[in-house]
Amino acid sequence: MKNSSNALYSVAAIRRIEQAAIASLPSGSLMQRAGLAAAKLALGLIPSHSSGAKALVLAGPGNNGGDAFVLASHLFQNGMAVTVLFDAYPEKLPADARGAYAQARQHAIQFSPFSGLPGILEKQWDIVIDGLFGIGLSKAIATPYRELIDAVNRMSCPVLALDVPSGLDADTGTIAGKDGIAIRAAYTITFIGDKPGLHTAHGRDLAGTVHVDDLDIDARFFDAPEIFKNEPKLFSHVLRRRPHNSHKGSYGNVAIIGGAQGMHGAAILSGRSALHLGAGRVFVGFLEQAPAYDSMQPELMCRAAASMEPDDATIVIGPGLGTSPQALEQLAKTCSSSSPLVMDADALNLLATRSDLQHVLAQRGGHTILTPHPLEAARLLSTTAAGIQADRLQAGRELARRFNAVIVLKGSGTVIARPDGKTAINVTGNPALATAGTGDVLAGMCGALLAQSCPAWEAALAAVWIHGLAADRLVERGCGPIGVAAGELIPVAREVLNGLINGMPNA
Ligand SMILES: NC(=O)C1=CN([C@@H]2O[C@H](COP(=O)(O)OP(=O)(O)OC[C@H]3O[C@@H](n4cnc5c(N)ncnc54)[C@H](OP(=O)(O)O)[C@@H]3O)[C@@H](O)[C@H]2O)[C@@H](O)CC1
Ligand SMILES: [K+]
Repeated sequence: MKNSSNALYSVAAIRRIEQAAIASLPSGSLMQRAGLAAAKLALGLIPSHSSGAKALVLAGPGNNGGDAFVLASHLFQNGMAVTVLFDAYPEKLPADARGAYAQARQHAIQFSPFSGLPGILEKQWDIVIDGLFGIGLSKAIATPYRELIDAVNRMSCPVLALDVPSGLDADTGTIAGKDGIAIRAAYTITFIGDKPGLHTAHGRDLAGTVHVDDLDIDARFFDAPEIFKNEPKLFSHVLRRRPHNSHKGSYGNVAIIGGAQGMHGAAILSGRSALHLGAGRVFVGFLEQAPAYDSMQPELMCRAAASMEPDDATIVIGPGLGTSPQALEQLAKTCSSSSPLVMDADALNLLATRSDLQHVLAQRGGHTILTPHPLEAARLLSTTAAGIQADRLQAGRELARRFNAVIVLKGSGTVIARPDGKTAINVTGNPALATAGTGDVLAGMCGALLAQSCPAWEAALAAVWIHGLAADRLVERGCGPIGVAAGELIPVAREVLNGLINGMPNA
């Protein structure tokens, strides 16, 4: 299973693989491999290493510290001046780490307790290696590690984290414990398999660029993964080149339902997004005072929501919907339709208040995608946004199971979950998306792909990935992350989708 390069493993799964592999290998082998792989990466990050570059290595009291000792020996043997900050009892180290410590002690590596930190901070370092805590982190980081991490996070040189940035929960991407702290790394080399917490919640900000080294563990020890990084290989099989002999009816109808007074823009954005992601026809249903047409996008057919027939189209309900009695009426009609459905924004807020509609939704046969942000998810699960963020994967899975739908839990490292527990974390996108309207654009994209016959899981994966990559392209072009308007994503998303399809081999 390790060939699934986009697989992500929970800490429990990594422990199972580690234990099985350790039993089949001479003692200390995995730690030696981890330390060597990390040293190679570190040496590559410092072009000047041959001329006496300086490395500061932080070593903790467990096997993460063991990796750090092995790495320290290799960096020293490659001509670097190495200082190890270590403030635990060597005799209390686990066996492999104790062996690695003894090995490092045989070299002219300087060892310092944490009391030496003030002098250390005065020096210039080419790289800092974080080997304090890995997947054995069990509580919030406190004194004296807290002060050390705080000081390291203020340093300007790059930090390479071993396995996980210390303080980060590898399963959830949260900072462990109340008032905890974590290393902010520029790079992380993670061992055995990639981990979800490096890619969601605080993970993307704290882990930096993630390198995965499987430590050459035999594939038979790897479980079948249930969590994946979202990549085109998860969804590209449902994207199709368009045959010449096709027409607008071949690509489906999308009906956006929203646009209460003062919020017409949200529905328009969703409609434009659905149009440019390839829906054959797009209707925009307004709760109040439907405009005659969208002068900037006259291809959209603007209607009164009450006059629309939900069974003729893929429905996107929620953008600018509000929570009025008319909005609720539309939601009820939609839940009992059999159309493919995307539910966003106020549709989710209303749904949270109506257990009868929740039941209907869970029973419906059509493809359903719900796209909550953390607060909407919290309302649906009767908790708080902080409660959702504490374990985004778990929250996504719980929603998927409860509503029998594909869930897109938005935020840094958007989680896409389906009722059988299969989960993906999106790795495209950036803070340019933290602006009003980007959710409306995403909902429209999901609708367009559903209308073009993509199943809900693949439609959600593709929409989220394309949406994020459009934001990344805007940043590459110098148009963001500050000040990107949601509507700017739409033409770039169209470019990304066409690029994906044009790049596919001919069938
Ligand atoms: N086994 C192997 O062969 C391989 C292991 N590998 C490496 O080992 C890492 C896992 O090692 P690990 O299990 O020893 O856990 P690790 O992350 O070092 O921390 C445990 C120590 O920290 C302590 N501690 C925890 N939290 C704390 C806190 N907040 N504040 C203070 N102390 C805290 C904890 O104390 P305790 O909770 O027991 O009281 C214990 O002493 C893994 O991430 C990878 O890098 C790779 O080399 C592959 C081969
Ligand atoms: K670490």
